[in-house]
Parts: sequence; structure tokens; C-alpha cells
Amino acid sequence: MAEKLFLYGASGHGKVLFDLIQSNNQSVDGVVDDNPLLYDLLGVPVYRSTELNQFQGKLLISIGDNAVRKGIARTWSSKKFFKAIHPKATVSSYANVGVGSVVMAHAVVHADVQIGVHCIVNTGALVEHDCSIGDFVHISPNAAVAGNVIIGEGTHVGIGACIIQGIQIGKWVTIGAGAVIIKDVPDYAVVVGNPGKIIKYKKNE
Ligand SMILES: CC(=O)SCCNC(=O)CCNC(=O)[C@H](O)C(C)(C)COP(=O)(O)OP(=O)(O)OC[C@H]1O[C@@H](n2cnc3c(N)ncnc32)[C@H](O)[C@@H]1OP(=O)(O)O
Repeated sequence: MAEKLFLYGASGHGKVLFDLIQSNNQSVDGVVDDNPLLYDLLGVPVYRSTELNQFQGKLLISIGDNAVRKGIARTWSSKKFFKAIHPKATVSSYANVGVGSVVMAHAVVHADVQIGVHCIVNTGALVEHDCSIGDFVHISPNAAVAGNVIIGEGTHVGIGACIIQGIQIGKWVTIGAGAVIIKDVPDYAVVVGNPGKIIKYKKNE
């Protein structure tokens, strides 16, 4: 019998992953969320994290916030996680997608790309050849990352942003929606606009 699959996070992102899992002819057996007001996600029961140890199965963290995803992955590091790739995503057989990561519909991940653990490559995002994407990164819908780009842990590439080839982006960077990144970006920077300019630094993850 197939192992049971659980989502951690009864969020909007959780709903999208729910659909993704069904697109792969699998089903979600339960959702974990500590919001006491939530009892069900798309008809599947929501459990509290205190109940999680009762369940045998594999877990996928369905929370968009990169730092929160990292915290949950650490807390539940003894659990088995799974990755999920939409059947309408294109992932090169020469790319590597880490455990706990998701690749949404119409995303493209080309050859010799390394994607870390617990990442989100969101709907229609493009990751070109030879990129290295750190753990807990989120590449938002319709963002495009050109070849040979390195992105550090926890960075969020905003919706529709573009990063030209060969750029190095630090860790826990925020790239604003629609930004065009043509220069390297240091750790914790928040960058917006075309061409991308740093408007501030985040204090931490
Ligand atoms: C499925 C999903 O939903 S995936 C989620 C996808 N979501 C995203 O991609 C969101 C990305 N986030 C953004 O673009 C945000 O605006 C951020 C993180 C860049 C900035 O947010 P905040 O820190 O709250 O900054 P704030 O809104 O105060 O804006 C600061 C300044 O930057 C400007 N600014 C903010 N975002 C952008 C942007 N994307 N492009 C250009 N300018 C921007 C603001 O106009 C403001 O300018 P001002 O000081 O001259 O008035």
C-alpha cells in the first residue's frame, strides 16, 4: 500500500499543492495546522502538530514563507519528507530537485540545475541551465532565472522578476515583484525595480 501523504500548512499554497498531488494520481490523507479555527482543507481533515507523531507517512510543508518552512523542517527533521513535481512541469533529467521541494505546473527546470531542499518553483517559473538554488528558496510564479545563477538559502524571487545570467544572489534576499536583477545581490537585501536597486536590508531570516 502507498505511504500516506500529509501536508503541513492549511494555507492557500496548501490548496495548490493539494491539487498538484491529485494531478499525480495521489491523494492527501491529512493536513497539519495549528490554527485552532481550521478543521478541514478541501474536504480533508486538519490535525494539530501535537497529533503528528501518531501518523505514519510522508510530509510536505505547504507554507509559502521561507523562514517558517525552514523552522518546521528543523522541528520535524525526524520525519520523512517528499517532493512533488506537477505533471505539466518540465524538469530536465539532468537536474536535481531536493527533498521537500515542489515544482508547480508549467515551471521549467533545465539541465544541470541543483535545487535545494524545501524550495518552491512556482507556477510558470523558469530556472535556466546550470543554476544553483539554495535550500528554502521560493521562485514565484512567472519569475525567470537565466543560466549559471547562484541563489542563496531562503531567498524569495518575487512574481515576474528576472535575473540575468551568471548573477550571484545572497541568502535571505527578497527580490520584489517584477524586478530585473543585473548585478550581484548581497545577503538579506530587499531589491526592487528595473534595474534592481537595494531599498533596505532585512534584519534576519
Ligand atoms: C502564489 C503567490 O502568491 S507567490 C507570492 C508572490 N509575491 C510576491 O512576489 C511579492 C513580492 N513582494 C514585493 O514586491 C514587495 O513589495 C517587497 C517585498 C519588495 C517590498 O515590500 P515592503 O518591504 O512591504 O516595502 P513597501 O511596500 O513599504 O515599499 C517600499 C518602497 O518600495 C516600492 N516597491 C515595493 N515593491 C516594489 C516592486 N515590486 N517594484 C517596484 N517598487 C516597489 C514601494 O513603492 C515603496 O516605494 P516608496 O518608498 O517610494 O513609496
